[in-house]
Amino acid sequence: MDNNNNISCQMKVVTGEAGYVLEDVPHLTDYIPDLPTYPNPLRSNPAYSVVKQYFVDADDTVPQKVVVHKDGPRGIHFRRAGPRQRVYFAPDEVHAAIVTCGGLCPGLNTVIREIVCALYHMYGVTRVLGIDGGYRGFYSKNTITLTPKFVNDIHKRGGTIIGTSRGGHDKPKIVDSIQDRGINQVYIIGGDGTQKGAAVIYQEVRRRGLKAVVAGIPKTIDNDIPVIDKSFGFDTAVEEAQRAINAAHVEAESAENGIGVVKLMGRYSGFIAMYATLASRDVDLCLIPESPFYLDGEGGLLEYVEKRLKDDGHMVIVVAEGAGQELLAAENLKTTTAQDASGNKLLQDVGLWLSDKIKAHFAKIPSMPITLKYIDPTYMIRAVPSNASDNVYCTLLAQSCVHGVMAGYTGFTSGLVNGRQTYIPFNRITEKQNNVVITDRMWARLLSSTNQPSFLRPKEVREVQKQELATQVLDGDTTKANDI
Ligand SMILES: Nc1ncnc2c1ncn2[C@@H]1O[C@H](COP(=O)(O)OP(=O)(O)OP(=O)(O)O)[C@@H](O)[C@H]1O
Ligand SMILES: O=P(O)(O)OC[C@H]1O[C@](O)(CO)[C@@H](O)[C@@H]1O
Ligand SMILES: [Mg+2]
Repeated sequence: MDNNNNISCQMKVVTGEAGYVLEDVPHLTDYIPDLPTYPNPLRSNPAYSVVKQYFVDADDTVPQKVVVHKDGPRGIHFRRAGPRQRVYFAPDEVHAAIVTCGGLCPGLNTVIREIVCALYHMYGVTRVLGIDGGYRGFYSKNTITLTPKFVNDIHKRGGTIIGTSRGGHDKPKIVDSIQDRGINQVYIIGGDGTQKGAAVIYQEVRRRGLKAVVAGIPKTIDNDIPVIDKSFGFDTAVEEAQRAINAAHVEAESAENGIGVVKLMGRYSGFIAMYATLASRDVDLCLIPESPFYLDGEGGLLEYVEKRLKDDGHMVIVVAEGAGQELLAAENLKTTTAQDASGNKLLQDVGLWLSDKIKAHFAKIPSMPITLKYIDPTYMIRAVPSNASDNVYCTLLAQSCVHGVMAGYTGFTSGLVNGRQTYIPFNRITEKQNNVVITDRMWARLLSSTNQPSFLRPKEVREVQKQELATQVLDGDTTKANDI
């Protein structure tokens, strides 16, 4: 047994010919040798036994980048998810626990449902606990018994039936609880913060030498988790945002110089605002945290609004909640240091601020009276149940995660990479945040769809490109994830 935390933090990297790199995930046998294995019960499951090649080949891996150059290296790969021929848990030995942490996201209940059902119906497991109310629930609350009957209808509801919270990540207390209750499979559903917490739990479980697997499922409507194609619930949130944008458009179109302002979630990443704008086609201006803007003077936001009203008589603005925070801070002559229980910065209301600025500007132009409606649907886009495609996505994520756990893999997040389910080491998921890259084609598509200015001066463009290049060199990455 290795009780050395340093060893457990190291990445398992396998290299091959032509620059092939596998960033592998840990396995229980890395620190507990000679564990017994069992034939996968799916072999005799009538639904799966007829499927040819149902079991994943041990050597199957998925490339992180599918766009490659003729002479370029093969690059980074992740282990392909799916059921293995042999498993490391007998069904009656398993005591599983599921926890949801961080903000709500459409699809949480579907993931919970599908983990429970996969454990019961595919692997014959009958002991599954829900941890009540996020990480702190491990040590401060009662658990909830989860059975297929109990979770049968939950995918039709928004939220999470086992509750969630921010803060409360107390490593020793959480791992004591896992150990004392005899939990040997921990399924942790949450965003970037949650996955960092999961990595810490995995390291401690390993340090104590426990036969307990720790696996993550990435969740966040912000889509700010790196490596994966997108996070579940994101599509549903974008779809729900359309309702607010439509309302803003109707209001704006029906008034003289009507302006509809919609604020959408996205603390550090503007993906929801960007995709909601691209989907709608009614939006004339989209503001995101990654793209700085300014209000006054030539080429500024107010000049653009004036032009749009003169040309079209109305306009719709979508603003991500994290956009322009530096402008608000400069104006209030203070940077707010307020944080939520998890340490995330609390933001000032950019939607209200922007609306006030626009109103104040046009108050000085009597020939252009405006009607501005500010719509703030914040929690509405994440409190809804997941749509059909997110439901399928959640099912695949949950089942893939269960297969990996039963096969003895640990310290991993289950995620979709280039359309394939994979197991990604925690380090990869937690090392950075996924942001909209404003020098990529997706942002260019948005600019050409809204016809808005980029608000970047040539010097700033060069600066952004330089930063982007530095990140790519660090990543060893020559093609970019969101440059579709
Ligand atoms: N660096 C960290 N180490 C250990 N635990 C952490 C860390 N960061 C966050 N956590 C814990 O993870 C949980 C969720 O974190 P957070 O509130 O940041 O949400 P999240 O998982 O990022 O999801 P989202 O941002 O989508 O709401 C909290 O209980 C928090 O205490
Ligand atoms: O008010 P809460 O629940 O802390 O969450 C707000 C935040 O959670 C998210 O929905 C997900 O991180 C963000 O978009 C938003 O800033
Ligand atoms: Mg987060």
